[in-house]
Amino acid sequence: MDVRLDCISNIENKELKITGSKSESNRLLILQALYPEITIRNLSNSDDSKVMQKALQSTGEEVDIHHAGTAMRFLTAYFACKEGREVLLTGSKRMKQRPIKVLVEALRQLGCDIEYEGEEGYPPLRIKGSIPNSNEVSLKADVSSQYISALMLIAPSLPEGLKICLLGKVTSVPYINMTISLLRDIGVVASFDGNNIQISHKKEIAPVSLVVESDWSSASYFYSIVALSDNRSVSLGSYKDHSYQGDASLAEIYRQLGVETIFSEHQITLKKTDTLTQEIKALDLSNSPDIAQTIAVTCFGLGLACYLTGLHTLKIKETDRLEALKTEIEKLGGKVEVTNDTLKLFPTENVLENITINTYDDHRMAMAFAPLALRKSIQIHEAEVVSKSYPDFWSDLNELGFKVSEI
Ligand SMILES: O=C(O)C1=C[C@@H](OP(=O)(O)O)[C@@H](O)[C@H](O)C1
Ligand SMILES: C=C(OP(=O)(O)O)C(=O)O
Repeated sequence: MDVRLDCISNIENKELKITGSKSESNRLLILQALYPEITIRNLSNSDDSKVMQKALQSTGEEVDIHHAGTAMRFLTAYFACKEGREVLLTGSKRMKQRPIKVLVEALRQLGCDIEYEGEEGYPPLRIKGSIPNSNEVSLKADVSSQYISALMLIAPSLPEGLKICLLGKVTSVPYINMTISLLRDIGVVASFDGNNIQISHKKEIAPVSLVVESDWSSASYFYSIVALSDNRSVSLGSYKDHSYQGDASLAEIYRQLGVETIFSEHQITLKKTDTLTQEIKALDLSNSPDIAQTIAVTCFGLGLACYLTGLHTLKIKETDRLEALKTEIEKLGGKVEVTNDTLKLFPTENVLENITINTYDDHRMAMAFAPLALRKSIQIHEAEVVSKSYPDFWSDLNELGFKVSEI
């Protein structure tokens, strides 16, 4: 499905309810499989959380997690430590290009039995579940934090817990902190002091009901919309001012882009202000990689220069997000330079009209470019990709007054 977004003069002041964080949801689903005493509220309705639920319920030999990175990584550790279970864990074409060697080698250090079914270092994986024979592991921490969270999530179910030694610079740190916080919420003793993580064994937990905060990465598209709008506000629920999600840094980042965040009991209100920076000089996004596309496109729409750093993980996500951003922004008349971990956007006065944005099977490409409809009419190719994290995205845009037409 392709959609056309017609240029609207402004958005309506509305209140939207955003689905639960997919990162928190997918962690809690693994923890719930290990500790059924957990009840989850406001679970994400994303495809990634649905495939996680389905995989955890399946009894078959082949488990297909499609595009879901967290499901691939978390389930590798989960099935590897599930005694007696044998699975072929596979995913989409892109998933078979997303590296998993660091995690597989860490699990092999623990004595797990995992083989590559295709290319060495990549899914699909043939996993024969067993109880690990060691309680210590070390792994590279600069490729993806998901490998680390995967080990942390199964750690309390191991007979002696787990000590994890992180090698090199640790990337996407807030996601590791999120895992620690959720483990503590269910009563597990867990610590993270820079390069060492220690998680104690927990046989059973007391019944606990946890509410997933709404997804901050999804909120980023509304920050962009408000930044590109003319004097409007949007309210989003349900959010807290002490979030487990690193992407809550949006509130601080978008202050420079003319958006103020007002926290009330269960929601945030994003309000347009007139404090707009001249340029984003050097913004390190190694702690919040998922909002890089949104920020780059907002700056493009505002005609600002920006220089984003810490983007080394973007090349191994749903697509090579650095190349995809460069290609699509340049189609719209912008100029972008990328390296392996940076993106430099030059200021552009004019956004070209009626351009079709390719989405490369990446939900965030579709959602990051949509707010540009506040500048010029735009088309989004394969718009259904949004369901990976935010199935209601197009109907929510419609609610705000965007004219969204299927073409
Ligand atoms: O643990 C998580 O829930 C995630 C960690 C991040 O990945 P990396 O650690 O690979 O950067 C992030 O990009 C992804 O969307 C979700
Ligand atoms: C990178 C992402 O997801 P994953 O790695 O879990 O596929 C994302 O949602 O932007």
